[in-house]
Amino acid sequence: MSDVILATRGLSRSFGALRAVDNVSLSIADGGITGLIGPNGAGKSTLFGLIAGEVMPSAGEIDFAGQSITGFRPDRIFRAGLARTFQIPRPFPKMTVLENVMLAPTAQAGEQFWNNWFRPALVREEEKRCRARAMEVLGFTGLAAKAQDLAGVLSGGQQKLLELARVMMVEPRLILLDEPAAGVNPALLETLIEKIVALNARGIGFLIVEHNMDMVMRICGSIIVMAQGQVIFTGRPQDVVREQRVVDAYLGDVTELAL
Ligand SMILES: Nc1ncnc2c1ncn2[C@@H]1O[C@H](COP(=O)(O)OP(=O)(O)OP(=O)(O)O)[C@@H](O)[C@H]1O
Repeated sequence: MSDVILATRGLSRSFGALRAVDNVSLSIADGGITGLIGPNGAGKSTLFGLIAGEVMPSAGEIDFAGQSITGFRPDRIFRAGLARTFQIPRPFPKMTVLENVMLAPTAQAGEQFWNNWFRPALVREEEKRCRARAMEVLGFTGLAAKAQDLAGVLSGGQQKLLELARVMMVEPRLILLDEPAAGVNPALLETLIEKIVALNARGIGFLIVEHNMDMVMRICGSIIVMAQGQVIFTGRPQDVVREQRVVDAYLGDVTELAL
């Protein structure tokens, strides 16, 4: 099973009596673009939170790149190459775009208190490397000209690109994108799709929660459908839109449009 990058087994999370994620077992192919769709409240964001280590599971296990990451802290999971973006981007608005990207938790010597005192040259060297990498990823996302602007003045779409730049700091193997198209104007959405496809061509995998079915149908090689905390169907885009359970639970009239 070397071609599976992420797997969950019996993953569950309850909030009181509500089973937000209910016994989810899934496998994500290495290097693919997988869509995760379903109605509001289906448990998609909670599943992302569980995988990224922000939400603790009530039960179940998560493997990433062949190792268990169950119970790992978010920064450790991020450093391992599994990064997520948020439905509503959360940049530090009073910091510059460049500073926001440099804050991504890469393995920096400067984070270790004693190094600041005893190995300042090493810390300076690491900061220089971090800055160079940040400028590189800002260049890739088309935000280099905005590096010194405050993150708070970016448009919704630019903030999504900033999120993408931030997660690229760790050279991720899998990126979880939470509603990348939401609040993004059509022109910038094309740029975002272009960047996702380009990163995927370099071997980076994506798991994407998205309500924009045009985008899902265009770029996803396979789709997982959730409803009421459970996975109700997994398949190729053309099979998913024809599946009656999926149409009933989510797609409704959208099916004909998507085809
Ligand atoms: N921290 C929490 N405390 C209590 N209930 C929660 C919490 N987080 C999520 N829920 C509930 O869990 C269920 C699943 O929510 P979740 O946000 O994961 O769904 P979703 O599929 O991402 O929905 P959307 O498409 O609207 O973003 C919802 O009923 C939600 O109200």
